[in-house]
Amino acid sequence: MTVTVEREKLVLIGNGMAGVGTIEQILKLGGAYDITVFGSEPHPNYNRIMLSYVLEGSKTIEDIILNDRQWYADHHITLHTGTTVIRIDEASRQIITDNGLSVAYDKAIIATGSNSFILPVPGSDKEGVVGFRDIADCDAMLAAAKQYRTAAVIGGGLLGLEAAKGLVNLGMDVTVVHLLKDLMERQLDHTASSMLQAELARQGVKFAMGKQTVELTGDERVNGLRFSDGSELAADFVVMAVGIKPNTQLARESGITVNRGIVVDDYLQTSMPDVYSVGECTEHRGTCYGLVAPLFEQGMVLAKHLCNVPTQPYEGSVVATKLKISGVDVFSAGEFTETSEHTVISAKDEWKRTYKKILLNNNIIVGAVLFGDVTESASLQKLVKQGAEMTEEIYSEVMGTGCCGGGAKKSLSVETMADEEIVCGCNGVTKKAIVDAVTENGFTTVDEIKACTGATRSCGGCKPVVEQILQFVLGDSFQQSAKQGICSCTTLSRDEIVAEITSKGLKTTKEVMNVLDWKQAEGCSKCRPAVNYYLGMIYPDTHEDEKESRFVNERMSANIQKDGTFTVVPRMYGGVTTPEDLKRIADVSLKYDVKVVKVTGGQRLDLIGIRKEDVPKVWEELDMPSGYAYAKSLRTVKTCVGSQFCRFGTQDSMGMGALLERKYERLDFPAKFKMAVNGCPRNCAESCTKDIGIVGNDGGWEIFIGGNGGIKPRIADAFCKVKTDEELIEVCSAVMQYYRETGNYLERTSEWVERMGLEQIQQVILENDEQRKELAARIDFALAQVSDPWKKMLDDQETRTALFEQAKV
Ligand SMILES: Cc1cc2nc3c(=O)[nH]c(=O)nc-3n(C[C@H](O)[C@H](O)[C@H](O)COP(=O)(O)OP(=O)(O)OC[C@H]3O[C@@H](n4cnc5c(N)ncnc54)[C@H](O)[C@@H]3O)c2cc1C
Ligand SMILES: NC(=O)c1ccc[n+]([C@@H]2O[C@H](COP(=O)([O-])OP(=O)(O)OC[C@H]3O[C@@H](n4cnc5c(N)ncnc54)[C@H](O)[C@@H]3O)[C@@H](O)[C@H]2O)c1
Ligand code: SF4
Ligand code: FES
Repeated sequence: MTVTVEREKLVLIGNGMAGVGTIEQILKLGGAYDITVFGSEPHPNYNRIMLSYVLEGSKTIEDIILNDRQWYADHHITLHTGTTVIRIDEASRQIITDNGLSVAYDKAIIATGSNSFILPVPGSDKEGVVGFRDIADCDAMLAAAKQYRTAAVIGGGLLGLEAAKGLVNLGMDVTVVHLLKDLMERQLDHTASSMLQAELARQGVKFAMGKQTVELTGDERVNGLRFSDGSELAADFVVMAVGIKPNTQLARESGITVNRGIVVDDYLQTSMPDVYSVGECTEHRGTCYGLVAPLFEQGMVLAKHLCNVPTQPYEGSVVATKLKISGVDVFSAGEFTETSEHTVISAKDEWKRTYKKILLNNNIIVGAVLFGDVTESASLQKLVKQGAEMTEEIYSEVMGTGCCGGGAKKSLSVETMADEEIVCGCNGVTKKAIVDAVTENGFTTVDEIKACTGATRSCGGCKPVVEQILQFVLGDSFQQSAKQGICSCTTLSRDEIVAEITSKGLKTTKEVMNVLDWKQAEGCSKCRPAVNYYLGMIYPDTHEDEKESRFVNERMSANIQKDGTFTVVPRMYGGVTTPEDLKRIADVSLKYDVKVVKVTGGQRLDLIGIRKEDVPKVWEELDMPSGYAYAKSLRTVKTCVGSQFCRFGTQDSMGMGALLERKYERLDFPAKFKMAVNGCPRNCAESCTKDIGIVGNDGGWEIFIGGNGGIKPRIADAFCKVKTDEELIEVCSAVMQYYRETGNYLERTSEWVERMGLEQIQQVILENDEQRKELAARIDFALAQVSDPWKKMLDDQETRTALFEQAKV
């Protein structure tokens, strides 16, 4: 005898993150339902959050699909995409759709989300005006960026700023039009807002602040905006990001109680029996949420309720936000505007461009704002959510004042987290689920945890905590399973980083670290200068050098000595000077009490022992180019006397040395770079220990590469012989650029030649004329962008004062 058990019919209306998240929970709990899902969009469930990354170019639509059609089939779920439900008929218990379907339900969930709020101003229905809500909007933005130049994004909230940065990345000229004086005024205080605006401006976003749009101008297509103060802004594409409106039409038309959203009780029950609501369309205790974490919390309660699993009621959520713009770290949780009731803890670092503020009410942590460094975001979010009391221990942890870290860390560490504590707010994943994935399934990487539990698959904000849990459970084997990267902040190699920067169009170190999932948001002293170098090498014309990422000598364009004084080394091209220059050096040395004037191994003069505050004045009065003695770039070109005076000389080594030094000075290399030019094979200027050594020979030149006289001496390899000065310069250019493009940061040519192999370098440069010329052209382009740092510094009173008259280094 066959017994068929009639399963209850559950219908989900709205195929978005909140609704499908609830279904996933029901499946996990073993809920016995026949499930049908209706969605207006033609796609299966996708990660709406990630649309910002699709626009930014770091993800594709395929990457953001959360549940493909096979998933629905595998779970026996009937899916109707491109189908809008128009009514729930309570009397007949039928769900009615716009294409004439009528499906019976025992239980129904409304998860219809929100719609973009479109400003009701004349012209808002013109062609070229979109919201930013779904894949269709995202496609429209990607298409517009190919065809049009100028865009306006109305609204300086989370969505508007993410849209604006995405459009800038697509090459558009973008202005954010914001109603108020502060961006993200719903999440940030004035200080964080202004730091955010400055950072985004640095990244190419323009702003029109305090502007109320009263009309969108143009004929059929929009061509601009008119503001209430009479001013106008040209724009051939407009994105409205001024907030969202809960999508309540279906509920309203079905007779369900609706306020701003669909009103529910603490078990997500609407006013209609057996009809529930989760997600952005829902209003719970007067609040409609617009972030995923609360929606998943609602979904968890509803899933348990529908599966008859005992559950606490849903009592509302504490929200935290993180702006998803590569290289712009902003976090906000709970309260952020101080009143007389708050105790405020804050720290602002203008040099590092970071800001941290924590608000206490009766010593309870009620809110936090972070800018620039969001390392503590997960801890602070947890503390705000728990309503934790501030203690010395927590203070030293979150404000980074603990002397030895260990003790303070414990209070917030994953060790002390309860099993049921949610680690990934976006996907409702608990600590226990992650620990089980490691201990029961043997998973060891974040990617495996993501595939198994869903943690980290949405905003990614929980990744550091997931990693901490992996580390906690796996101990040393976590480290072992991790691939070695350029430093402990990443598992990516130099080549992988350079490839990612190029393919994803990443522009700043922060952006690189953010998009490439650095373990430490701020990086470390190893990777920051390296990434800054790679960015400058890849984008010689547009990369804005990040001084803060450089080592101290490079930051200050001066060499600090062990007694705190500085040295000044002016250029002497090819080791040649003049009586006039020598006289000026002598005068300045006397005036500023220079302790020692040293003739260096690179044939120039080193003025040692200059007081910090005198350094700019010394440069000003010397009026000579900087010798870059502090930089990873061309230091000196040592020369012998050569054919101008030496009776053995066959080539003008002094002339060629000076020419080469002038040509290649100031450009960044992976490491310092030294050259020598000799007039004949007697080699008085010691070419064999230089990165490039040149020897006059047989009426032409012989070139040697990869020599080093330092800690690990290496005799340079004979590279090739050339006949003319032009050929010499072309080969030198190509070698240098090839080294710049393939060298690891801090790798001298002696190591580079060993690693790459001499033959490989010869093959690239000598056997392929076109390739050699292209390399030479690329270094010429890069050289055209450089300028003397001291010339700039002397004209920039603010930097000069900050670096030499006030700042600690
Ligand atoms: C670009 C962007 C970036 C974001 N970034 C973040 C972030 O970083 N962090 C964060 O927490 N949140 C973020 N959000 C917000 C987050 O995506 C939403 O809170 C979440 O997706 C809402 O889920 P939902 O299921 O309630 O609604 P939705 O995702 O809107 O899903 C509702 C679905 O129901 C469908 N539907 C509507 N009416 C009907 C009907 N009558 N019949 C059938 N189907 C219907 C809709 O077409 C839609 O597909 C972002 C939003 C956007 C647009
Ligand atoms: N990273 C994230 O967490 C993230 C990213 C994108 C979107 N979202 C969510 O998506 C939803 C929509 O985002 P949003 O930024 O549109 O909503 P929002 O309500 O957070 O911000 C809208 C902004 O537009 C401004 N504004 C309102 N009227 C305006 C006008 N006439 N002219 C100029 N500015 C005006 C407001 O002052 C406000 O700052 C929100 O729920 C948000 O939380 C979150
Ligand atoms: S290398 Fe030759 S040309 Fe140069 S100084 Fe020595 S002997 Fe003279
Ligand atoms: S908290 Fe957003 S993905 Fe985990």
